[in-house]
Amino acid sequence: CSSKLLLSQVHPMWQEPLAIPGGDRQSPIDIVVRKSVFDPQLKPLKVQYDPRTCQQIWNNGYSFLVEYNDTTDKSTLKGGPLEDQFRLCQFHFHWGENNTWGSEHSIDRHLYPAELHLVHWNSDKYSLFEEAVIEDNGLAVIAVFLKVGKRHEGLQKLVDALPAVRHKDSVVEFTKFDPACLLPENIDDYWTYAGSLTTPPLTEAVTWMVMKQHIEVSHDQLAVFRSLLFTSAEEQQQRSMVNNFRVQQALKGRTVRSSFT
Ligand SMILES: NS(=O)(=O)c1ccco1
Ligand SMILES: [Zn+2]
Repeated sequence: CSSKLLLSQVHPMWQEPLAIPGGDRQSPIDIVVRKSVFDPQLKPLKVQYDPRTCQQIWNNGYSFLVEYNDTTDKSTLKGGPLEDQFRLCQFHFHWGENNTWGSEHSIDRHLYPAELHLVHWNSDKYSLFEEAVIEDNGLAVIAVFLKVGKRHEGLQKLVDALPAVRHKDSVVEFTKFDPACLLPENIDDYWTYAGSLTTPPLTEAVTWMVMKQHIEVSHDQLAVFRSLLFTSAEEQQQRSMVNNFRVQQALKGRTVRSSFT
């Protein structure tokens, strides 16, 4: 997908850009469970991913993106809070330097060591990711928390490819990967709220769906994430790619809905 155009225009997110004009739906946030509102009208999520649309892994200088061919409706998301059909563009992770923190969202202030984001754009209304990224119902991101525990067999194929994209701007071909293997068994229980991208341009275009159930990965698998670098091969100073999460943002009166009681 063409998220590269978007991401290559941005500054490292830790230098938070100047105030976002009228930013009243920014992400990430802390989800206060007792303040979330059960919405019985929320439907189950319908995920249909085709592993054949998987194309490459790209180190964009602050995460690694697994990019999918989004020129047809082969890998799609609908249902849940979504009115339209959304196309999978890429997935990536955010993680910490240790297992104490790393996720962007938190549940009652509980942080996880990492968080997976599956990024989709509204293909009923727009024809390109870049168009959808500036519209208020343009994007849908599924967030899944990672916990350190048993090895994730499906993730290992991805982990084994990471040394090939150690440096910023490196790309490696990566095919036939089914991102559904990274979803928890239960995707019917989630929180959803109106938010933004957590990396610049921070556009307020995202319907977030944060899964209640986490997945488990091993300590060694997470250590390979931390072996990646923010810096390109040319740069003198190598910096480990860790703590690539944004600071949490004010809720500004938003309601977080839950699909479960
Ligand atoms: N981290 S995220 O999923 O909000 C994202 C996708 C593209 C840019 O930022
Ligand atoms: Zn993300």
